Amino acid sequence: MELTVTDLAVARGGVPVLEGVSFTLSGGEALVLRGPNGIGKTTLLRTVAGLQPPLAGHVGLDREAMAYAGHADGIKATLSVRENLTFWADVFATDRVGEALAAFELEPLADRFAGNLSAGQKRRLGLARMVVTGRPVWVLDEPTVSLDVDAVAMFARAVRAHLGGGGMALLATHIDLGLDEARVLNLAPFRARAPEPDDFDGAFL
Ligand SMILES: Nc1ncnc2c1ncn2[C@@H]1O[C@H](COP(=O)(O)OP(=O)(O)OP(=O)(O)O)[C@@H](O)[C@H]1O
Repeated sequence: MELTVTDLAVARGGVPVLEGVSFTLSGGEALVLRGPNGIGKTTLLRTVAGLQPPLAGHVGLDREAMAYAGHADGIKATLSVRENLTFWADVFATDRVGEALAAFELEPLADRFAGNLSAGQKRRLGLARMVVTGRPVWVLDEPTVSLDVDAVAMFARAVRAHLGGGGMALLATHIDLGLDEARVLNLAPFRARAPEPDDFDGAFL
């Protein structure tokens, strides 16, 4: 399996932010998107994950192959940690709850209400959902926010295990994850140019 992104242009709030983005990701590979705040990393990830349409270009893999984790953890506060993961296992028809609990060291917290977890623990639960989905492409937006050093290492191990099983990971992060094998794509050259006004003089009248 391969994720091929071709000449993608993406917009936020109707405004083009990136254009001409192309890359290929094969099984076992990770790609880290880099660029300053506001360049369009989130917009690009959402488009690749199929959550919004591209302005132009093509994402050559069905959205059913993608598991997306954005800024919100997507956690149900009144369910326990285990119940949250079981809910997602039912949605994705997998049996990976035990594996997900282990990967993010959530067993001691399994019976706690998710709403009572700390911010970093909630983030671990949100990321554990990726394991539960069983989907090959993990699309991760700033996955390490709120994580301490040990949890960042835990996350890197989970990504590596996913890659080891033939999965792929596309992530935006400002920190060094210690994933030395990951390729890096700097988005600065793909910043969308402001459109030329049709009537330059008229714009000042
Ligand atoms: N609802 C909106 N309407 C118009 N513009 C928006 C909207 N939401 C975001 N933007 C703008 O779109 C651009 C791209 O935002 P995006 O969140 O994709 O950037 P980012 O690279 O992920 O940023 P960060 O590193 O801060 O998370 C930014 O300039 C942002 O201000």
